[in-house]
Amino acid sequence: MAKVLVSDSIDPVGVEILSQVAQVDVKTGLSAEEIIQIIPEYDALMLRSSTRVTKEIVEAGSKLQIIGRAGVGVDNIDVPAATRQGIIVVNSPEGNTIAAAEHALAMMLSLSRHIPDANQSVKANKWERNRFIGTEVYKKNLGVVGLGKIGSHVAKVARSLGMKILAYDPFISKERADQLGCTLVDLELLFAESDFITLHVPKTSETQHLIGRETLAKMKPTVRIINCSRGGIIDELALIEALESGRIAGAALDVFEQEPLGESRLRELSNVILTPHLGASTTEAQVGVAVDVAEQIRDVLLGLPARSAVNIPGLTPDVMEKLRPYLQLAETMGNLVSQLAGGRCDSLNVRLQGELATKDSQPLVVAAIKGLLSQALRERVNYVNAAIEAKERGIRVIETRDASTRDYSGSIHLEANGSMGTHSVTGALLSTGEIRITDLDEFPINVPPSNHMLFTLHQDMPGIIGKIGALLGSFNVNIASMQVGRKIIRGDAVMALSLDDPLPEGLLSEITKVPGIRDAYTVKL
Ligand SMILES: NC(=O)C1=CN([C@@H]2O[C@H](COP(=O)(O)OP(=O)(O)OC[C@H]3O[C@@H](n4cnc5c(N)ncnc54)[C@H](O)[C@@H]3O)[C@@H](O)[C@H]2O)C=CC1
Ligand SMILES: O=C(O)C(=O)COP(=O)(O)O
Repeated sequence: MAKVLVSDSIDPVGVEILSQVAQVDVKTGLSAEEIIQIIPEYDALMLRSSTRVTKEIVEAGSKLQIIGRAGVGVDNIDVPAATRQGIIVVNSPEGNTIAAAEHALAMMLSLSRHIPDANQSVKANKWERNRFIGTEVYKKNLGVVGLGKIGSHVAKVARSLGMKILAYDPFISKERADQLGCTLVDLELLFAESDFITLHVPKTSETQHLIGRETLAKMKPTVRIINCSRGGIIDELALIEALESGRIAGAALDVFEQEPLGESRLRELSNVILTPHLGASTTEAQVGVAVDVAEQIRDVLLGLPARSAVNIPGLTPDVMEKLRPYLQLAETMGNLVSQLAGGRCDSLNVRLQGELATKDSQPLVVAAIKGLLSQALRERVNYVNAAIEAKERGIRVIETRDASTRDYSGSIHLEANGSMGTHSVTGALLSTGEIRITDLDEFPINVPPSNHMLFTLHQDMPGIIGKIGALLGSFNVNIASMQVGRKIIRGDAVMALSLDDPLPEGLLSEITKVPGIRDAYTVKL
């Protein structure tokens, strides 16, 4: 019989479901070393946010087929390590949406009316009516950072409280924001105009310390910040300084850079409310996430696909085998075109060409969407949810098939319209299976994708390539390969460079100042 380790406390209904197919051991509070010791016995691991699934744990889990996160954020799991080892990672994308949103709203109202302190005061036999004068949220600006599932619900409810919602989410279309009654703004404006700011973004390298010394300095002195997303999105030290100096008015925190919260000056501040990561802790949400994830673990142990796998495509093994190299091609092209189009895409045209112009190649469209959304959703987007996520974000996906294109055995052409305009790419596979970008904005090129790339649209004229090379050199950026594509001599042209190093901040704007350069884009693949 299969064995499942449940390493954080979950609702008993989850254990019941797992027990249908496996021996279930609930062992909470284990150290990493203790988990490493016992994990080789287990076929599945189910957890919440307290267990940190490190690379070492994943690698020790030689029998593990699936890791189930009874919640949303998988930032406590080394997902790349699990993927490399072929372990499916699943979560419950919607099970605790309402709970987390309601907690953020409760935190906002508690903060504005001093409820925790007033409660303590009455319980200490005091009656301090003048000490606890609050602020209304009615007609105030609420800045919502991250307009996904939780952020959207917060926005909806806050609107009914009479608040005006300013939202920042580079991956949400204006139409979707309009539907929710939110004004999409850039972060600068959100920070400058908000009376309350609530964070609902995943923890990624982009969101790490999104709120820090510099950003806090741009906010109103009366602003109150609520964080029910992840610790580390706020630089805690900078926040403490801003609260101590009165630079901002207050904060309500459910999540911390280190959990459980250790020694911290946060505990001493009167303008702060703290809860111990309770966003998902409602009876309803805990039943929801436990059922959602336990069912998926049960299914995978029975050899069935998982519905919310964050890392493994939910394709049948034979389709997967046939399309595997092209899935990677479509995903890479989707990722590339989303970065050229600048996020917030409202349309994606997918043209499957040559041999790929068949019905069976439908998963390639999904793979292209997955690539397109990967900047926004990281490992949360998968083959199962990519199309739904695109629809919810107001992205129109148009598929065409053109069997007559015969330049490679099969190629994929993508065109996306986003905040930086309309851009297109074509990609194909060489007979060796290597990926080639064969066309950029209708200019023919032939370059392999690489980690750091620079593309320019420029006028074909003598000296321009040298100038770009010299400029990159002066910033110590090494060029691995370079290619120019043009249609006519001295007309418009594109340049595609693979770089060994990321482009330093500020260099892109220097490149666009070079005479003859019309536009320049950096891409990370
Ligand atoms: N305190 C708690 O107990 C809970 C915390 N959470 C946290 O809340 C987060 C959000 O959850 P959901 O709304 O369900 O996820 P979601 O994926 O539906 O929404 C996240 C949104 O953030 C946006 N986003 C990504 N990068 C961004 C960036 N750099 N700037 C602005 N927006 C960006 C995405 O486009 C997306 O719309 C989770 O990742 C998790 O970490 C979730 C549940 C409970
Ligand atoms: O679902 C999430 O992302 C959460 O943060 C909830 O965490 P928890 O399962 O309550 O430890």
